[in-house]
Amino acid sequence: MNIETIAPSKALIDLERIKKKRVNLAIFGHGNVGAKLIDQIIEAKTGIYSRRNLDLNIFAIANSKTVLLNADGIEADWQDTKRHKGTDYAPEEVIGFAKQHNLENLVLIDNTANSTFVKHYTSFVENGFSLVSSNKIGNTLGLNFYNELRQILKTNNKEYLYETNVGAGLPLVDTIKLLHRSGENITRIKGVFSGSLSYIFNAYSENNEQFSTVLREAICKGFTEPDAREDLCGNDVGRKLLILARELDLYVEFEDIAIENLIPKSLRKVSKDRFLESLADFDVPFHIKRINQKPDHVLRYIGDLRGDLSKHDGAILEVALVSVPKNSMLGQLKGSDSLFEIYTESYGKNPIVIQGAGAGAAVTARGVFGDILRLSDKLN
Ligand SMILES: NC(=O)C1=CN([C@@H]2O[C@H](COP(=O)(O)OP(=O)(O)OC[C@H]3O[C@@H](n4cnc5c(N)ncnc54)[C@H](OP(=O)(O)O)[C@@H]3O)[C@@H](O)[C@H]2O)C=CC1
Ligand SMILES: N[C@@H](CC=O)C(=O)O
Repeated sequence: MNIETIAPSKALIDLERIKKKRVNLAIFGHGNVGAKLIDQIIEAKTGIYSRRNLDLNIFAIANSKTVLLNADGIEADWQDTKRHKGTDYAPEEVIGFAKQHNLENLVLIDNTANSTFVKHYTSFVENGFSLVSSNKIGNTLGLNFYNELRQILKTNNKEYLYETNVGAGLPLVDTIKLLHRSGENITRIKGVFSGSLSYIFNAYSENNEQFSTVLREAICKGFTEPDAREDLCGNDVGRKLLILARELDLYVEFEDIAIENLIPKSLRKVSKDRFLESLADFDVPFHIKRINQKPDHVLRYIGDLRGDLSKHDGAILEVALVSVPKNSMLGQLKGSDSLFEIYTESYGKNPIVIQGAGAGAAVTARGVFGDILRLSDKLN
């Protein structure tokens, strides 16, 4: 474009735009976290545009059924527009659309909990996308997939950020990465890794309610996984432990984790609907666990990564329900707070402690937003 040949005011506007960096975002999943993220980005967009010279352009929003595409940017009325103008969805179409419109600085944001979708990561990366995900599955499949994805990212000079995979909006992954990369010897990571199970056991210990009542509350508040059985069977905490272990270059697979499953045996193989209708089946077994504790003790569901963490195959990963004194650090947790104790050689017996909301759509979306901004800083 020859700026001298167009009217001065238009030239000024175009020069303004040229100075900005446009980052094109494709958001997959608009449930609790995804919808909140889209709204947060749209709300903050104008401020970020003027303060940071950054133009965050959402060009695709998809759920499992339809996708809304607009190269010039999707706006605040996205829910209605998608309902009316959304088209049938397949991940390849988003890649094709980005190519057709010559979109650069592409970022895929995965706010699904889907295991099939993560298999598309590699083709997105090969087609110019960097990755941000709240979905943990991409980091917890087999080590082959984990290593292959990292190799493809490296070859294509792309990044993958996933701070919200552990501790939602809390700065866990980054802290562990930095400590490890700087040569600090991490010797143990222990704590309450699950925001939903923290909420459940905090409420269950404080109030004289049925287990099924607090479980239902945790589901309604959006603290659990889309399928709450993933939290209750321990898989979600297991995944978080695995993600941190792999950050420490430990060669561990999901099957290496010893997990205490909290779901009564009779409900482990039933359908999701049947499960949700039968939450009262948790009440008696958990009542027995609650009354069988020592005085002034409370239940907590913890993750523990320990062993000889200096050896690639030296780690022990464990997820278990424990009873702890009410006045201990774990015993004093409130709400949906997670708590992570990071033991290292330099910090000795006094661990680094990171504590705060470990689940919830707003804090998680804010964490994903942080990853998008961090990634945007690295793009041209
Ligand atoms: N809730 C929390 O506190 C935290 C959540 N996370 C992670 O965030 C992710 C999202 O959680 P949440 O928002 O609660 O889940 P929801 O169930 O509310 O939303 C999931 C979204 O993903 C969509 N989806 C499913 N499969 C696909 C697919 N193949 N392609 C595109 N979209 C798809 C769903 O669409 P449809 O409706 O059509 O099925 C839905 O829009 C999870 O991976 C979770 O582990 C991480 C940290 C904290
Ligand atoms: N279901 C998870 C949500 C965050 O990862 C939890 O309860 O912690």
